[in-house]
Amino acid sequence: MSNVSLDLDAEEAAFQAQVAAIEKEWQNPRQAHLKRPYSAESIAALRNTIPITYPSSLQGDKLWNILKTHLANGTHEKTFGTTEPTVVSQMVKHQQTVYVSGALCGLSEVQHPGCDHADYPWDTVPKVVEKIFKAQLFHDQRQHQFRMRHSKEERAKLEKYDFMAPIIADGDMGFGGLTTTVKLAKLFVEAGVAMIHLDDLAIGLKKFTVGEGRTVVPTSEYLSRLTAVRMQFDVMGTNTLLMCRCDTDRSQFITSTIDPRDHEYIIGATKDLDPLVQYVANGMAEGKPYVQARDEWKSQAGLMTFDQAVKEKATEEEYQQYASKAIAYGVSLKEKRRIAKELVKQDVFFDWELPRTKEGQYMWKPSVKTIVERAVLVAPLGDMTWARMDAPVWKDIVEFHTEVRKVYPDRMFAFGFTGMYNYEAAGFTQEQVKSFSDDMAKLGIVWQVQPIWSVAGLNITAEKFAKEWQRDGIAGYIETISKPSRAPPIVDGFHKLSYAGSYLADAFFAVVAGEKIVP
Ligand SMILES: C[C@](O)(C(=O)O)[C@H](CC(=O)O)C(=O)O
Repeated sequence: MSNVSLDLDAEEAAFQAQVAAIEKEWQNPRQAHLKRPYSAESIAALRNTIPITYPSSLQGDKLWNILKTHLANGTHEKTFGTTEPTVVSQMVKHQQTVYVSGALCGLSEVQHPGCDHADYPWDTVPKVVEKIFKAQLFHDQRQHQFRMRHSKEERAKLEKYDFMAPIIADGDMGFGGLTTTVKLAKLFVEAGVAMIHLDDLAIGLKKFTVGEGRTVVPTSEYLSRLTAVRMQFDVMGTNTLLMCRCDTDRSQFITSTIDPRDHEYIIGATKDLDPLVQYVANGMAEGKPYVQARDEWKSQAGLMTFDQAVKEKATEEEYQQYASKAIAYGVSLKEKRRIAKELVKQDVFFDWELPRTKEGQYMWKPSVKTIVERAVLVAPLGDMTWARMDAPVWKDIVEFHTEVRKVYPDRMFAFGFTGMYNYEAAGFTQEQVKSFSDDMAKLGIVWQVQPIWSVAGLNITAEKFAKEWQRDGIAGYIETISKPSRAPPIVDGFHKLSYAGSYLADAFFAVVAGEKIVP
C-alpha cells in the first residue's frame, strides 16, 4: 500500500506548516495587492512535497522593483521584442527588460511561419524564453569569470553589464482549456520568465487579417484564465508577475452570451430577418461573394445593443426610467427585457442569435467602458494591466487609465506600440509623438514596448548588409563591420574573446587541470 512510513502526524504538520507559509507569502508587501478566490489550504494541497525554488521568482521581484521605481518617479521603461539571444546581449546595455513577442515567435521560431493568429504550438514562447534566459546566464557567467580573472583594481576599468534583464513574455490567450493554461504558466516559470501577459481573446480568433476581426471570450472565461495562472504561480510559490491584458478594444465578436456582465455590449438584430448564416448561404448559392451577402444582411438587420433598441422605441421619459434601472454593470438581457416590458409601451424586438457568424460568434460592440470594466474586475489577480489598442487614440488612452486609476490608484500599466500604428492618422503632431512615452508614464504606464522591432528593425539591417556584401565583399566588410567593431570600445562579436566565451572555456580547462583562475 505504501513505500514510505505512514506518519500521519508528520504529514499533517508539514501540510499545516505549508499553509502557514503560504498565508505569510500572501501578506508580503509584494503580494498584498492580490486577491485570490481560493484558500491557502487548496494551494498547499496542490504543492509538491519537496521544496522547489525558481529564478523566475527572483526575476519577478527584480522587475517589480524596476517598475515600482518608475511609477514613483513618473518615468517608464521602454523596451522592444526579440527572440534572439545575441540581440538581448546588446539591448540590456540600454533596456532594463526584454520582451518575447508571440508575433515574432510565430514568424521566426516555428516550422510554419505566419500572421499573428497565436496559432503556433503552445510551448513555443516558453521555449524562446528559456533560450534567452540561458543565454543571459551565459553572458552573466562569462562576464563574471572574466572580471574575476582580474584584480580588484583592474576590474575598475572593465565593463560590467547587468545581463539578467527580466523577461516579459507573451502568454496570448493561454492556448486552450485551463489545464493548458496551467501548463503554460508552469513552463514559463521554469523557463525563467519575470512576467507573462494573458488576454481575453478567443483561441484561434486573434485576427489582424483584412477579413473579419477579433473575438473575445466572456468575462467569466477571462477571469478563469487569469485565476488559473495565479493559482499555478501560487502552487509553484513564485513571485513571477502576471499582467492582465485586455483585447476588447475594437474586437468585433464574443464567443458566448453566458455572462450577464457582457450583455450590455452584445449586438442583436432589431429586424426579424432570416439568420445571417442562412442569408449568406442563400446569397452565395446565387453567386454573391461572401462579403457582399454579409454586408447586405447587416445593412437590413438594424444591428444594435438591447439598450439602443429600447432607446429607438421608447419615449425620452421612458428611456430615462429604463436606463436608470437597466443600464448597470451585470444586468442580464433577461432583466433588461423585464424592465423594458414594464416601462416601455412599445414592443422591443431584439434577437442576438440572428447575427451569429457561421462559427457561432455573437456580434460585439466594443468601447473603452468595456475594457475598463474587465480591467477593474480582474486587476486583483494580476500585477499590471494592459489594454491593447488597435490605434493610438489619445482620448481613449487617457480615459482608460484614468478610470482604472480611480479604482486602483497605484496600478501599473503597460502599453504596446502595436505593429501598424499610424500616429498621423490618429491626430498626433510630431511633438506629441515625441512626448508620447513621457505623457503615458504620467498615467502610470510604466512599461512600454515596441513588440515587433525585429521584423522591420532586423530586416533593414540585414537588407543593408546584404546589399553591401554583394557589392563590396570582404573589403566592404572590413571597412563597415570589422574595423569599426574592433576600434575601442570594442563592440561585442566573435573577435572579442570575453564576449565569445573563450576565457570561460579556458577557465573550465584550467580548473579541471588544477590551475588557479583568480589572481
Ligand atoms: C504584443 C503582441 O501580442 C505580440 O505578439 O508581439 C502583438 C503585437 C502586434 O500586433 O504588434 C499584439 O499587440 O497583439
